Amino acid sequence: MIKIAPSILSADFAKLGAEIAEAQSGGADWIHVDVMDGHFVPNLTLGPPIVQAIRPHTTLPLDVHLMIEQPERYIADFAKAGADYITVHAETCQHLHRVIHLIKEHGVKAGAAINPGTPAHVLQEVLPDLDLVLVMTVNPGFGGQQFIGRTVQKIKQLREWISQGSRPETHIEVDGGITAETAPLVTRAGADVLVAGSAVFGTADRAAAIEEIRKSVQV
Ligand SMILES: O=C(CO)[C@@H](O)[C@H](O)COP(=O)(O)O
Ligand SMILES: [Fe+2]
Repeated sequence: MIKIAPSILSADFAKLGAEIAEAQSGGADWIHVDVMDGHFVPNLTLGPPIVQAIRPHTTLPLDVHLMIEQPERYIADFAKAGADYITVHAETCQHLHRVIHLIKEHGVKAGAAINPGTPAHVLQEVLPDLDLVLVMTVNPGFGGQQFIGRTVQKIKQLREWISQGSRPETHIEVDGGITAETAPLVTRAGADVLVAGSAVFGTADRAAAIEEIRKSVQV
């Protein structure tokens, strides 16, 4: 089952509750929350108080994507705010295994992300510990960028390792430039969670946008 996770980065921040409710009634499976610190990525977004504020507006899992340096400093706060998944970037963790287990100790599902320029093998040793692998299909920092096609090979490689390992249910999420055109490329390679920001919140009819992506990946 393919899951669609609209990214609120492209939503209207002045009415986030309503935007999220619309995504849920329009058929979204998860809500993706992009956290940026202005250091790891050249943009600033939001923190735990916003996650806490949006929590009552949806029953869907909140999928928190941390694009921040030293993410271990904020795991407890995001867990307390109501995150269901917390994903950290491998590039930001000196002790990736330790941070993954810190997330789990807080009762939250753990994800690890890699940038387009980071090879898949960086995650190989921690795959048995992960609930989710996030393959960035653009360089993190902004919505509305163009999908980088070379990432597809990396998704294939990770899906192969995951399906041969002890935890075949681990999700592969893709993030960046996902549309009805690019979605089939990544699902064929083994991705099962599709983040879509501008493709969903950049259109007036969110339900139609989600349906269009879902249809594009139906075999
Ligand atoms: O993490 C990020 C960007 O760094 C994303 O989650 C974006 O929000 C995706 O936006 P689109 O490429 O789908 O517009
Ligand atoms: Fe994201």
